[in-house]
Amino acid sequence: MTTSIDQAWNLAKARYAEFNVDVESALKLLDTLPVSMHCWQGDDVAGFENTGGALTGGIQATGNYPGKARNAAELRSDLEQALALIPGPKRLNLHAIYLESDTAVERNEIEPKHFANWVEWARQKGMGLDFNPSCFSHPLSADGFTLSHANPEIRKFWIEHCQASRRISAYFGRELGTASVMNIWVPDGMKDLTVDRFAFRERLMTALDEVISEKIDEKYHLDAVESKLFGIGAESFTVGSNEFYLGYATTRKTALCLDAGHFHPTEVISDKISTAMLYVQHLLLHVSRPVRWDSDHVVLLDDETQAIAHEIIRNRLFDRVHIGLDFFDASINRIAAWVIGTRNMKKALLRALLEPTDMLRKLETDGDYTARLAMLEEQKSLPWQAVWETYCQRHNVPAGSEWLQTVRQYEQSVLSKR
Ligand SMILES: C[C@H](O)[C@H](O)[C@@H](O)C(=O)CO
Ligand SMILES: [Mn+2]
Repeated sequence: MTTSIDQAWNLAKARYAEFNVDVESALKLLDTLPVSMHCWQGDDVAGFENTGGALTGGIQATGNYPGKARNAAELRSDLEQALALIPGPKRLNLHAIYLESDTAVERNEIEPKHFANWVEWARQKGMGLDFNPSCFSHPLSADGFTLSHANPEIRKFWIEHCQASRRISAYFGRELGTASVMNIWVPDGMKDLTVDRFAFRERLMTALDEVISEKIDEKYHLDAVESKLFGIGAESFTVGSNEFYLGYATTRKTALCLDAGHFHPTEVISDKISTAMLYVQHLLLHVSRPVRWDSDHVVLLDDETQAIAHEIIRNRLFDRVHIGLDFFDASINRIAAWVIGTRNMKKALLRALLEPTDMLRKLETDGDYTARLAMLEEQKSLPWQAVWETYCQRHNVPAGSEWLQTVRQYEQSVLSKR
């Protein structure tokens, strides 16, 4: 029986063919582009160290929607709900504070065994894992500094934490057969005027050099470094600024992480991709949505998400750009937040894959900027949604907003009882 989705698909296929766009090839490519979902949306970046400490480091999850995951088993169960509602390949991005252990483990003593359950779970799901040292929400980061701390003992603690994290990341890569991207973000910064900025940056550079001194095969592990403009309580000075890390990633040949919320309000990371790719081999994206500040709102299918996707697809950066998400909204159902944000990222990638880029590029080369603008706008209303629905159907996930029913049922039967 031909369904309305099939009918729409056939019409869409023909419509896109008029622009020389092959929808089957687009879907095939989409199936090679994983989006790394961040575990920390599931519990407001609390983690499972059970110290009862607050979230620090200048980041904040606002809201108190009921039902957040309280342990790894609950988080995995919630993730399974979300994963089942998102089509195509996914990865999971873990922070070090999501370890599992019966006894307290200091951050500089974390080991692969503390993440063995995550690895087994990911293996069953056929997913890769990514990783992050957690340099926040800890007594030794309470004064706002970690790898750039003036106290050598505290600096050493965080260096050891990052070194231990790299070994865990490499373990993920070896066990799961796909390199884990390990992102280093430190909150280090000052609330007010800072006199000796050079000293902090020099210490951060030297500490990072120590962190990455052990050679690890890129088959298993990639280092990434993430810059930031400011955080709460670190408004005036951030040690790891954009320039700091662009220089670091370029000279040390690490990946560079660009977070959509880490720049001035009118600055966009989509425009930074083509620059960064000239100087670094790998880029990690933290796709996010800043509302007035680095607020980490759920990703929308908005102009910037679309522009990010266009940059990846137009420039064929498939193996060099690693797409991660970074938002944490505690004011709505957390599983729905994952589903909305991740589906939007994938919709943006699909729309970019359906773009008649060759034709647009030719118009630009010919200097016909009128036609370029006209076509860019017209193609926005081509029937991409019909292609998306078929993609969802092929992956056995809900094509449209029906997914919300599944989330609601789970909320009623599981989340509301927590
Ligand atoms: C929890 C994340 O690692 C964190 O959000 C970091 O990536 C960041 O963006 C800090 O603002
Ligand atoms: Mn980030």
